[in-house]
Amino acid sequence: MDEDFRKAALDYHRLPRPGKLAIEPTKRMATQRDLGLAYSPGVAAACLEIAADPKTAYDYTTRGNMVAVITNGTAVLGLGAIGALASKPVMEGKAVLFKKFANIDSIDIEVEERDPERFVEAVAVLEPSFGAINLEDIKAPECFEIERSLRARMSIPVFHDDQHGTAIIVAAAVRNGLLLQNKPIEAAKIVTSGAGAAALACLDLLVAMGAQRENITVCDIEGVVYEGREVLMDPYKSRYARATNARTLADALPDADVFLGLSAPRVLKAEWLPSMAPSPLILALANPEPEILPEAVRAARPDAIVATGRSDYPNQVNNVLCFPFIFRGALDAGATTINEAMKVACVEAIARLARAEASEVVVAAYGGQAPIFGPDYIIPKPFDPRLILEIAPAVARAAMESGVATRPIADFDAYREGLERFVFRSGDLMRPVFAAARGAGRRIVYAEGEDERTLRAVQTVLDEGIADPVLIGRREVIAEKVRSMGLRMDLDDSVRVIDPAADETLTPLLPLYQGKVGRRGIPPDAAARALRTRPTVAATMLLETGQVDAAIVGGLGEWMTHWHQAFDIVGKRPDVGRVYAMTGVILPAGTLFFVDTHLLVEPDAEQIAEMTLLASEQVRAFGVVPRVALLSHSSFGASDAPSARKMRQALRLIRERDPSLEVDGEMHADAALEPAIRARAVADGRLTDSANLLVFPNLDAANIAYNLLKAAADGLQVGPILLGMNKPVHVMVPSTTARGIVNLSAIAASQTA
Ligand SMILES: NC(=O)C1=CN([C@@H]2O[C@H](COP(=O)(O)OP(=O)(O)OC[C@H]3O[C@@H](n4cnc5c(N)ncnc54)[C@H](OP(=O)(O)O)[C@@H]3O)[C@@H](O)[C@H]2O)C=CC1
Ligand SMILES: CC(=O)C(=O)O
Ligand SMILES: [Mg+2]
Repeated sequence: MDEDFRKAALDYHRLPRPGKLAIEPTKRMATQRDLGLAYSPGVAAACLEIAADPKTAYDYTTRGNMVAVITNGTAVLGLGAIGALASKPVMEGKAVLFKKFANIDSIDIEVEERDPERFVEAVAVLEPSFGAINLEDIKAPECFEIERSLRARMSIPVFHDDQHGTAIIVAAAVRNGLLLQNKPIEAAKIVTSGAGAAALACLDLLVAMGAQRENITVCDIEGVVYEGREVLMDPYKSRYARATNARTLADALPDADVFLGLSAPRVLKAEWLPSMAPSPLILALANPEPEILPEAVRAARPDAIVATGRSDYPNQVNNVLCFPFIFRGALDAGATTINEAMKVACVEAIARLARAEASEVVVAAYGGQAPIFGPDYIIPKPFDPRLILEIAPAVARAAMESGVATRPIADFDAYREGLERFVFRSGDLMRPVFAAARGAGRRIVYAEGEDERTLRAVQTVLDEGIADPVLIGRREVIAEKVRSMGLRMDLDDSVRVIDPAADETLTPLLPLYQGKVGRRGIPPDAAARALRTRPTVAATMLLETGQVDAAIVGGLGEWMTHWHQAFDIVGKRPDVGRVYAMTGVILPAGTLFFVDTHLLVEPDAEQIAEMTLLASEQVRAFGVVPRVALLSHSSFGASDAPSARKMRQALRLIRERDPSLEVDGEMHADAALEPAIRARAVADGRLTDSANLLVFPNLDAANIAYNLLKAAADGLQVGPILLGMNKPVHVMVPSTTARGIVNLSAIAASQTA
């Protein structure tokens, strides 16, 4: 980990408030009556129901969706026994992953107790609070007995993630890796580094899949685990002790098809790799530093498939691909345990996903590039939206078929739809856009380079590799702010600064700019002044002349003024009639897009159709399937007012031009968002769910609606995103935050990709 990344990680954990988790109420608590319902006396009603029938705890409390992440801090990642307190960031992190990837509420519990029996006592008594227990980072061999005792005592799932989560994802990776290398698992020679919780559980599952014990050699800190060894042995390791003369990892590696590292950093040396079998599979999974780095493997063995546990290399084999989703399925089916059938279902689902053809939405989630099954893609990435959609139902079904489900799922189509709603509504809207922007090396100019929001955003843009930033502003002012704000950007290296008053880069741009605005009432001397004093003009001219790939302008002063300055320079796309603005609002229940929020006061039907098609294109770029509602005061032909007729005419045009687009109208806003209300208004509605792209009859309606919703419902604004500009330039509104600027940067960078 380099120093910059280490500092960024510490800031991430510390700011703006310490830690990564908070607890939020799910019920209103605004009035005296609410207080009475939630607390005394109302709460007693719920208590008495549960006392009479314990199963109703799933109806009246959070228990059914609540998982405890519990550790004693004895094997924290590959950092060793750093203790319960020091493990807390990892456990909070696991809880966040439960929430973000599977909408499971989770709390971390660090228990300062290394004695296995006392630890078991401490955990077992927590059963009433939780729907399931995720044991984490507890070292071998104690972890085996701890898990066994807890599973015997508790009637909710108890799952040691480092054993089974890891085993499941390793099994999927080995299955796909060997398939690519054309080797049957029965013949594969497997060598491990590590004989702990993760390694032994992986081997057990690989053996269940067909691997032969006589083909497996296990190594630990002492070297090969051989028959008769007495040092550092335990009954769990002994199961894999072999009659062999090999004593070190280097001795064990010749002719190995698979290296499975679940041990410690840098223990696999590149010079040993030539002895391995042709096309080896190298899983170097120690965290945070693997047993060997992929670049070293590639240099020594170009025919190898390599995976690590990290997110910064291809093939991240990490239990995050498993635990959120296997628990989702287990909780939803009310499973009393997570059994072998559920684990196998999980392996199959993960392995299948990497081999399946990617849909348009998945391609967007992978940054616009279809993931293709091959050496650099043997398993899906953690952000793949299909993980929850495939794994959770497969696990729930396996729980039902193996007889451990207490709340069987009656309608799997409805269940899947619910999961889809979670993925596509709460799934971080910007994720695919970031993926498309990342690493593409686009240059983005920021007109307001001295603005603190811009500087904060640019730091993130650099950290995330979204773009190479160019800042318009005075170098000494920017340098001082970078210093006083504690930012880490290097103005001599990673960021280019252009001082508009002095930088010679702008001089040759003047004649072109004068030519563009000379007949729009701006005389030559005013144009010369504007280029040097109006950062939006300077930034957009850099874009127009190809010195940067995108521009972010505005944010201070009138939005319209900045827009005009930018539009006068780059103009509109030749294939569109107008430029429009779409604004997204991220709300707790999902994201809504509004168009046209900023530009066209009274669009006609033709323009409504054009803005709808352009906006749908942009919504797809977010990895979201657009469902468009044309909004009106009129409901499906009820009014003959000109604005209602206009929306009906627009609907006809849109359907002619893109018959595949889900679009309907004209309709009321509540019908757009509520399928039940829509069903009462029209029998043959065409939208399959709530609309997510709302098209308004005029600017007032669109602008008022998005601002109102943003303010009243605490929405997070994305945009305005300009649609139809000839080059990627975006104009910030004054309320744009640093995060908003980062988002616009990713949108602009991905539009140039
Ligand atoms: N990518 C992923 O999803 C996951 C990765 N891991 C990683 O696997 C590693 C082990 O975790 P876990 O099994 O939970 O921990 P354990 O403490 O249970 O096991 C650690 C094992 O590694 C062995 N080991 C330690 N140092 C060395 C060394 N220098 N050379 C060879 N073997 C060594 C230990 O040997 P001994 O038995 O002699 O003490 C032990 O067998 C960690 O780095 C962890 O981050 C774990 C889970 C998931
Ligand atoms: C990923 C994980 O659980 C570990 O490294 O311990
Ligand atoms: Mg772990």
